[in-house]
Amino acid sequence: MDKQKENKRAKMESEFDVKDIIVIDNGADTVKIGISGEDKPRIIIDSIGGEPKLGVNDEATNQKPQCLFGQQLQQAKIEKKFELEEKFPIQNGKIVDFDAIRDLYTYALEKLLQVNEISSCNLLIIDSPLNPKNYKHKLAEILFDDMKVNSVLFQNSSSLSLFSTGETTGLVVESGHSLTTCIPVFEGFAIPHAFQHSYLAGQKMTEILKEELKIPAGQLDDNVFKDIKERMCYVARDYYVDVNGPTLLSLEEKSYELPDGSILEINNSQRYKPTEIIFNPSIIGDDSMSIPEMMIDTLHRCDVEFQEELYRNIVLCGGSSLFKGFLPRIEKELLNEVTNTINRKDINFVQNTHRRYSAWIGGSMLGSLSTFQNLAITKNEYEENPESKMSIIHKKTF
Ligand SMILES: Nc1ncnc2c1ncn2[C@@H]1O[C@H](COP(=O)(O)OP(=O)(O)OP(=O)(O)O)[C@@H](O)[C@H]1O
Repeated sequence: MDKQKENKRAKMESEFDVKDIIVIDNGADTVKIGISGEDKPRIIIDSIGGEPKLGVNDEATNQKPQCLFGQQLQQAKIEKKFELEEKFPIQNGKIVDFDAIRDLYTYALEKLLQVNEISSCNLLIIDSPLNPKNYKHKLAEILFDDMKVNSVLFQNSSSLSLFSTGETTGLVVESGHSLTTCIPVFEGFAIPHAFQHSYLAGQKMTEILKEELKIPAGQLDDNVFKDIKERMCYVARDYYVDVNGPTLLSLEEKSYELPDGSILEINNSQRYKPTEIIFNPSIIGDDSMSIPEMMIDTLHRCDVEFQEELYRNIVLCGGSSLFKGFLPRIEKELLNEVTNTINRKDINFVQNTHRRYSAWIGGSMLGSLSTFQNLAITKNEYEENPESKMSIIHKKTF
């Protein structure tokens, strides 16, 4: 499948230069990894891992088994030598299992990127702007104390997604797998007091589609539901009209071929309800803000002068922004809400074709600038004074 192709490509292109910066974008669905200066990640690896369950003998030696990812995990599933426990090390924008992440990074760097020495690696780590600085301390321990990398720069995905468009000020609306965020960025810095977020995104949409399809549990792999969602679901322009009206799609457009060759015909509710949850969370009894509400709330928390600049550059990104109809719906709802002080002609949306990987691409651009050296925390700085490890992370994290 796609991932196998990516891994093959990574192997073919593995002339790795120690001066290169390795850009890693941590996501709940996939971790994207590649080399700065390149236009897309070389490796896109599922964030789901599998940890071999300990046998009695292993427990006696007290050795924690390595968590497997990517092809290693696929291979272990085929060989069935041991039972595997599924691991979800990244949830809601946060790493929740640092041991598993160390295993994922080590596997990706050594086996997929084929770096000679992890100790010579310079990393740019991208994560959610919602994560506090303290959280990075734990990640730094894994990177410097366990993996002994050479230098690390932490950056948030919103600033980098914006940077990927060539701008440094704008409103970044990012809808990925586990999180939808709305974050104003001013001259490269995310403005924390104005953030808004919800946990309604791609993962929840897949769950809703599953419920709507009413296919008996265990009959289809989760990846098939995800694929049906990505190909068949659209964002409605007007939910109740589109769900109740006649479908204008051809039979071919309504049909999805299941792995066993049978054809699934998608009805209007199955097509529009999963994505509707981010525009109207109350349809599933959720009291989160909708995307347009988050945008308005975020804008209102910013100074009026700054609001105008943000309206001029609204960047839509993340995997769940790829649904057909996403931009027209946001545009329609936002225009209904804006106050008279804002000239509608001054509202501008940016929706690049690369938007699934915008944060990684922004990281790739930043990593190829000479400023990386000044911004990154080096191993020496980190190790210089054990008491000041926390302060160097605070000083050099944005
Ligand atoms: N073409 C597509 N159409 C609609 N949804 C898509 C498409 N491609 C990917 N997705 C969905 O986007 C989500 C993954 O997006 P993304 O890679 O931005 O998330 P992530 O960074 O891994 O997770 P998070 O943002 O929660 O940290 C998944 O739910 C996936 O099903």
